[in-house]
Amino acid sequence: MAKKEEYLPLYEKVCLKRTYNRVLDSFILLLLFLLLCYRLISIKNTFTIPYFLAFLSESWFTFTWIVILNTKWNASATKTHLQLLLQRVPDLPAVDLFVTTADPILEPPIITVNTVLSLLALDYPANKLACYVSDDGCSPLNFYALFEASKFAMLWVPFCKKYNVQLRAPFRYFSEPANTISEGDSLQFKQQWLQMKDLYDNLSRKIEDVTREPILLPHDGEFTVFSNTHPRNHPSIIKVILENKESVCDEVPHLIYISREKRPNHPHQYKAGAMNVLTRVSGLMSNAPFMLNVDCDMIVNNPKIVQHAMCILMDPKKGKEVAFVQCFQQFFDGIKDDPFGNQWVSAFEYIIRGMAGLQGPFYAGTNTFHRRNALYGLYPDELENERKGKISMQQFGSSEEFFKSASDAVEGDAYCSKQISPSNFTEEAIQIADCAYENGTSWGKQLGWIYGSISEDVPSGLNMQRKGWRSEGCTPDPVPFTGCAPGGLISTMVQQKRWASGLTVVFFSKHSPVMCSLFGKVQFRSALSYCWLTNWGLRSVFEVLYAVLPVYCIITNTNFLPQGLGLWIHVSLALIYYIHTLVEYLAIGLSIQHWWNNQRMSIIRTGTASFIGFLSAMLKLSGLSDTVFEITQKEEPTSSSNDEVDAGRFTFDKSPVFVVGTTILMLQLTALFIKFMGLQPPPRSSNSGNGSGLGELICSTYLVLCYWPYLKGLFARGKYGIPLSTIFMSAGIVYFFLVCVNI
Ligand SMILES: O=c1ccn([C@@H]2O[C@H](COP(=O)(O)OP(=O)(O)O[C@H]3O[C@H](CO)[C@@H](O)[C@H](O)[C@H]3O)[C@@H](O)[C@H]2O)c(=O)[nH]1
Ligand SMILES: [Mn+2]
Repeated sequence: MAKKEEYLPLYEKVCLKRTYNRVLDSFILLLLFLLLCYRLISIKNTFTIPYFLAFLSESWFTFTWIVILNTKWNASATKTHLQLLLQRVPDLPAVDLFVTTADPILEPPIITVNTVLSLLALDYPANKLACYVSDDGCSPLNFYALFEASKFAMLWVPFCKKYNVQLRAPFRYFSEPANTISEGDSLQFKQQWLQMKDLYDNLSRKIEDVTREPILLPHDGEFTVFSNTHPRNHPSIIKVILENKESVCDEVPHLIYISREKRPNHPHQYKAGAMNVLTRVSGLMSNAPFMLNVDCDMIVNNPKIVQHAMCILMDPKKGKEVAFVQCFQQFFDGIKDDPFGNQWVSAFEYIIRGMAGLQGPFYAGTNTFHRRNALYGLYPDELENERKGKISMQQFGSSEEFFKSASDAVEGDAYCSKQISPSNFTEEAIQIADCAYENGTSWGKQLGWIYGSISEDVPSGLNMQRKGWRSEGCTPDPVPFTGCAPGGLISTMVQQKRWASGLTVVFFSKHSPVMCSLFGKVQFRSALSYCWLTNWGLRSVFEVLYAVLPVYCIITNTNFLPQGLGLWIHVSLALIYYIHTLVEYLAIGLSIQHWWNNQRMSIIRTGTASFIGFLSAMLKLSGLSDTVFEITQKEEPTSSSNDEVDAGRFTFDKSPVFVVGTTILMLQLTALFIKFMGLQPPPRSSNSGNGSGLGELICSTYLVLCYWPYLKGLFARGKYGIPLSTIFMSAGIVYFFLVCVNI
């Protein structure tokens, strides 16, 4: 009996069976094949360039559909057994917590502070946690905010634990009506609640004051190091703000502020660079075998999340193959019905859950628990044996102290919770946070976070899976983390452009899923599922092509869609696809409006942000220019953008992404105008049939429908209007197109 109990798993994976969807999925695939066959058969009689380009795009769409089916059909969920963890692992392992922030304007310090407070208050022994905040902005504002927050934490953490508070980020806790005091509460609770509220208001007021008037910041004591610093030119600054000296489990964890050295001529590798510094400094100071990494706006929503993740990572059997545990990105401030398509609810439900059923979800950059040894380049089978002598100083850099900690970690010694004092290592930590430290080492190449793409997360995850590691999704209830979704269209486009550009670079790099599958241990189906992600930019080329084809055909009175009976394949394909996706949305509780918004945004996003991202990736790959990590703006928690009537309305600026969208719209309008005014030339008496037909007309009209918010933007003024310069530029491109077509 006792023996049997030994093998009780700490977590299970449940397959989600969705038979109904599979039938429609396959039917769509069948129609796509039918379409391609039809094209192949009829291409002899009707070969034209548009026909061929359409065939090319449709082949791509078919491939994408195969990628999606391959992924979706393996949807799974993980179920963790918390009670078993506590029975089985009495001495829970230590976990280092990483937070990254980079710009105190785009990422208001009060948000970072709330994220940090929610981490410090995690339901986990405090002496096993150490929280490291990386500030790439080198901002005394952030340091001040954290310094003040640490005082508040001394009372907030015990309060949360005593009353078992679920939302441990104070701004979320105090803004929920359910968390106000009521008649039935004990006197003591009421008093403490009021005290906490008062202290938090005080804290946020202080932070607000210095944000408004930085001159109010102290300049002496701990703050002197910030004098004469520039965000892009300063030495390393490392400050231990809180230290749990006695290593008491109900106290508050260590809190350490890090701003790595930056020099103008030294590439700092954006977030990937920051993560590698965090890995080294934490290795030196606390050397936990696992680390949790969150963006500055991803607050903890489920205080037991570390325990849930440990169920997976500490599982005696399957856990040993898991390099990282990924929690989905969900948002606390999402606008109703997702007007900008940046909440990804359906993608998580179908695609990422599907990846979880294969070799595991991709590393999404935030809400992830990592195994330190996997980041240090170990293979899963080296975890148990043969790990001595696996690492060399040449790879890890010249710090002996750090190398010793890495050797300890690799040999599994980091597991014992030794009494640690981070402040003993500050001097050494400053050295290993210098920008020259990585010269000649393997950091960013084989070790840690991988450099070279502004979507550093995907190649870093693939670099581990390439060695045979798995990853797991973790989906407990309540949701583990919630963050800020980009507030409007402009920040969504910035984010999307970055992803498309970064992912395209990954696709063509040696960390592409194809390479990792051919030369590594990424399983074939898993590599195929990664294509959904890494082809994000490439996909836009075919979609833009498909958006321009109807215009070209209407203007020249030719066609790229079959006429007569052949068109029915396209029509039924479109109809069934839309009904099918609608049913999928309804099945997970989303509204029709949400579905339409996402369909529309997927057309707009791919045709604009992804396309520009793809172009910038091409420039980078050809060595003509480099790509820059543009940070997504995070809204202040106090601004209730969600309640605004116009929260979902499209706003525009002079960015090139809006030129592409406006051009696509104006092209459709021109085509429709030519069609309805009867300005088309007579159909050429070649083999291209009878000129443009119903198919082209439907396509153009549908695109105008998708770009409707842009159409409104053409006539609006201010932030809701498309800038005149953008309109002129688009008009110029349209004119150029017309001239070219008519030659
Ligand atoms: O030079 C930099 C640039 C960014 N960051 C941090 O990186 C995080 C992500 O930046 P954000 O602008 O919020 O990007 P998002 O598009 O919202 O983030 C997603 O996409 C990124 C990759 O493109 C991933 O790194 C993120 O984890 C993932 O949440 C933030 O905490 C930033 O502070 C740095 O630390 N240093
Ligand atoms: Mn973000």
